[in-house]
Amino acid sequence: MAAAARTVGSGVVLPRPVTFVTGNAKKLEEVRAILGQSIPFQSLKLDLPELQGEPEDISKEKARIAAKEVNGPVLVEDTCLCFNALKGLPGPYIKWFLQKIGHEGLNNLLLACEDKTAYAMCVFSLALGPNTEPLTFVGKTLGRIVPARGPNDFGWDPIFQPHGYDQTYAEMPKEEKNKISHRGKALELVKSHFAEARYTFQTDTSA
Ligand SMILES: O=P(O)(O)OP(=O)(O)OP(=O)(O)OC[C@H]1O[C@@H](n2cnc3c(O)ncnc32)[C@H](O)[C@@H]1O
Ligand SMILES: [Mg+2]
Repeated sequence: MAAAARTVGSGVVLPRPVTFVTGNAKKLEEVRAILGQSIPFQSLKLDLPELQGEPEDISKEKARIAAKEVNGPVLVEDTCLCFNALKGLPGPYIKWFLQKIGHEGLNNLLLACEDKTAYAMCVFSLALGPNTEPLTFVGKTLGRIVPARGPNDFGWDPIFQPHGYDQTYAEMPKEEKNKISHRGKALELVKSHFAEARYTFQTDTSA
């Protein structure tokens, strides 16, 4: 099957629906809930490399790697949790910080700092095929780091309290989180892009 996107008339024809590639079941759950039927996509569970660098570059490189693996159009995302007092760190390295020092350790990083503010950021990258430059879509939600509250079923949700709310992400109903979250905001941009681009999907597999 053709792996590359083709331009036909004013539209782009994709060889198949976009594959959302992630090793994280919770991310997939949220992406499913937020996108609903708005964008046709399939998913693939794959642990892509944890890269270093600026969030947009990391996300784009993830998309390039995923598009080669899938040999077709892919959507990936990379999530950061950035502490303002630490000039944006842990940022893209939050996964390792969380794994090694946990919620309490993350709070302790800010013990000596008056400024407990932070932002959650999601950078989605869409690559229409291998060797295609990915497009990025960024969503940010501002908040602050608090001692853990609420169910501990998704990453750092219990220690992030968005501005204007008295609940942490973990304490909020899922629909509420998805409405205001970094992921929800980034996916609104992805949806608008799909609405404007009007991709169509190749149905003739012999082409
Ligand atoms: O395969 P990928 O998509 O990379 O999934 P991952 O779990 O490795 O995710 P990241 O590399 O983006 O690392 C982000 C870390 O932040 C966590 N995380 C991501 N989104 C979150 C959210 O909305 N709320 C809480 N924790 C989140 C996630 O579990 C990781 O520990
Ligand atoms: Mg990862």
